[in-house]
Amino acid sequence: MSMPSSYAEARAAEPGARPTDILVRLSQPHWDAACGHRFTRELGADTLSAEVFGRYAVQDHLFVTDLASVLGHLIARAPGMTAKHRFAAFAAMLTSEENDFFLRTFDQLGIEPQEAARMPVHEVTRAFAGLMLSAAERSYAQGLACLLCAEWCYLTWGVREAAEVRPRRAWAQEWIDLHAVPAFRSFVEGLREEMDRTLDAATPEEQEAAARAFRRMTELEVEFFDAAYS
Ligand SMILES: Cc1ncc(CO)c(N)n1
Repeated sequence: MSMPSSYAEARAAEPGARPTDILVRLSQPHWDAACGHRFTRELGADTLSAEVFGRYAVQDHLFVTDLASVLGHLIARAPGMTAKHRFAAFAAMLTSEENDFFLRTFDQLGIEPQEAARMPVHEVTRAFAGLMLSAAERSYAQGLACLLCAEWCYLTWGVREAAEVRPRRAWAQEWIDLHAVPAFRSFVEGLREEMDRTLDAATPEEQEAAARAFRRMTELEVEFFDAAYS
């Protein structure tokens, strides 16, 4: 079968698949390139350069700050309490536990917080913010597609690397664990169920727009990892 080019075409070719599986299908080969990026494998094998992780962490702290804003939009747009609570609980975790991880890691890597704050925002980080925030401003389905892509991708490599020998360096261990713990798995499964329902109820135009946002996110995930090496 040739690569389907639209959500409608891919859905018709595989009527039994979950709508969210269709989003992944339409995002290849970028999805596999993101989830299997050398950054994730080196992190798990404990061979990642601390310098690379430091550059990544400074930009990712900015990414996560923007992601917290995206969650604000999604909380406002979510149709009911179950979904609002899912986003609110995740936003609480990002702005506390996960934020503490970044501050601890900057300290371990000898990066001064003021130094991190002065680092220029990388163009990929800026592209992520532009995509996610404008998607969430346009519609619930498009904003949710961006969040799902980011979190599902990190869950995929996190679970894979967590099944291997634990790295010795604290930041490597903790960054994997954050993306493999049971609470994160059920969060992502909840997002998938919400996205499946949302896609099924959406207009064809909205389905295509959500699929494009998801695919663009996978490209940026690859570029974001790449950027840490240069
Ligand atoms: C770039 C990027 N994508 C996804 C996640 C998961 O939240 C992250 N921390 N950073």
